[in-house]
Amino acid sequence: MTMKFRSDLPLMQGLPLASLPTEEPMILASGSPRRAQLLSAAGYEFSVQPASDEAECGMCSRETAPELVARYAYRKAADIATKNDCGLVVAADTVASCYGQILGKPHDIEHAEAMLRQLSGRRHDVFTGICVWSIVEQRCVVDVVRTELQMEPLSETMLRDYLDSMLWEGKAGAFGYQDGNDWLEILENGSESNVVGLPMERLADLFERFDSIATRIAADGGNSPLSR
Ligand SMILES: Cc1cn([C@H]2C[C@H](O)[C@@H](COP(=O)(O)OP(=O)(O)OP(=O)(O)O)O2)c(=O)[nH]c1=O
Repeated sequence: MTMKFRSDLPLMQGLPLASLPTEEPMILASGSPRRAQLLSAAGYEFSVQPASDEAECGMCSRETAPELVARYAYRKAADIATKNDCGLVVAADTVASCYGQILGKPHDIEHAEAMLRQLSGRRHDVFTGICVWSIVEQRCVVDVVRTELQMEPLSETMLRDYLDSMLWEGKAGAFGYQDGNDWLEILENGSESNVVGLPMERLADLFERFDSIATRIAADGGNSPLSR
């Protein structure tokens, strides 16, 4: 199986580009190559500073998928904000969710197999939390985008081929929508970029409305304020 996430993929075409809401240079607080590719394809200029692993910790049993991704996106942005004097920080977190169960990145191939068997033939959601944080203004906005998908029933051959390809590594729900499989369908005009890790339409919208919707960051840093 070949890696098909290239800049000429349809999902990388025609991505919206908005003006930055502050004069600060954009910092992508993520080590995800997908997020960097999406921002580059849209035409943004930015530097990359992945947040530390500790930003993604402390899973609360009563937390829903949208609450979790909002909190993690906020924590990733906060981590980078504390390490810089200036910058418009963009951070995100993505999970899949199936019948209330949250599926993050698989730990190993057995974990990936269990996730794919759970998703096989089912409707499920991908949620991405996004945080835009101005270090100079000490204001931020947090939002969550949901995209519904349908996975066709996977045969044993399809499952084994995909597991052997290792393309599931580092991807929430153990699948990559961008990997060129035809067994995943996005429903209701959902956002492809959201599934791949950064909802570009919503990011542009948040940039455009940042001035009116961004909230002041609490002195103690607070925790996951969903801005709308
Ligand atoms: C559902 C899905 C997720 N993904 C990816 C997007 C994210 O990179 C990853 C989810 O993990 P995240 O924890 O959101 O991000 P990350 O660990 O890759 O990077 P960082 O924490 O530094 O920001 O899954 C795909 O590439 N394709 C898909 O179809």
